[in-house]
Amino acid sequence: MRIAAIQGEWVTVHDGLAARQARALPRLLAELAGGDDMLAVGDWVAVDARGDEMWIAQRAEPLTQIARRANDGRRQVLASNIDTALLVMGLDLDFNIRRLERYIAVVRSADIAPVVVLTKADIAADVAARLAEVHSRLPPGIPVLALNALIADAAIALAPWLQPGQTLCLLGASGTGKSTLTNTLAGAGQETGGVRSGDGRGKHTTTVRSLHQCAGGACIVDTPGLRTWRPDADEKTLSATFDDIAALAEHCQFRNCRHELEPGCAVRREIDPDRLANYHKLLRDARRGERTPLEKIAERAKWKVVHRSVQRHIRDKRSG
Ligand SMILES: Nc1nc2c(ncn2[C@@H]2O[C@H](COP(=O)(O)OP(=O)(O)OP(=O)(O)O)[C@@H](O)[C@H]2O)c(=O)[nH]1
Ligand SMILES: [Zn+2]
Repeated sequence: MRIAAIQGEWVTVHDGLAARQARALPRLLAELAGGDDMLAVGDWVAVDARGDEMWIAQRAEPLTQIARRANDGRRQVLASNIDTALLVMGLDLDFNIRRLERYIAVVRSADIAPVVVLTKADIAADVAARLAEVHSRLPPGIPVLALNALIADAAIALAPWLQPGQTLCLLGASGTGKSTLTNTLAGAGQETGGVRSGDGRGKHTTTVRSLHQCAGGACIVDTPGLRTWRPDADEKTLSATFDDIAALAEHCQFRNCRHELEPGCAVRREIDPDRLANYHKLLRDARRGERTPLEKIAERAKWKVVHRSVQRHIRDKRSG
């Protein structure tokens, strides 16, 4: 079954025909937590029926995961098994190309294909100019579409990414049109009233669903609005997603050029300064997040030992 929603300990699992409420076996949860991992919407799981209770016993290793580092350093998985991320940005006040670049880097470092979707094309005055701006700033090869999320034509424009078996997620700031687009793509009728399902105690409950099925066989995952998003990727992976910068770096005078103040820097000469500043900011964020909770615990333990040995040393000195 596939995980369609998670609310506290209750997991909505779907077998393609119907949704059921299940819980995960504590053993599985502990095993995942031990690997800094967790269940997420989009995961494929094996579910055991025990009487009228459903228990998630196993999870198939996800092909991709969208994850972030929470402020306490914990890794938080937002969605699993995503093929394409639609990066949704409104052609109105929300238009922010730096945010778009950061989303692209994060998505690509998770091996997910980004597609830029500029909504509100019907009410924006300067669509062609905005498209040109995005194209000139981003490396070639990333699809960029401008559309009206309210009408069915949006599904036609996005058809190449909506093939059967494909899973998409929508990322973007609040108010950009993610829900509108989800409704247009997944069909409004389907979502009314939510999912009725047994919750294992004989009652019927209505649950919120995060995984939506499109008529053509694709699935769309709602991801919560992400304002601040510390990427869960190391510096090397992230910097590789700026492939235009990586290619130019070959021509820098110094092999280990950081493209900051070095003379003979090919990157500073060619790349939009704002794009370069954004690149540096992303790498700084990644560096900050690189220590895992286990490393932090190990570090604390190390300092405890150091502290004790210093105290012992002081004591020995005094008594000696
Ligand atoms: N004219 C026009 N309006 C749009 C378009 N896309 C979204 N809207 C409107 O913009 C508003 C915000 O859209 P939502 O779909 O709720 O935005 P969201 O990204 O889901 O926002 P959150 O749920 O807060 O994350 C709604 O009033 C939509 O009707 C579009 O392409 N054209
Ligand atoms: Zn350089």
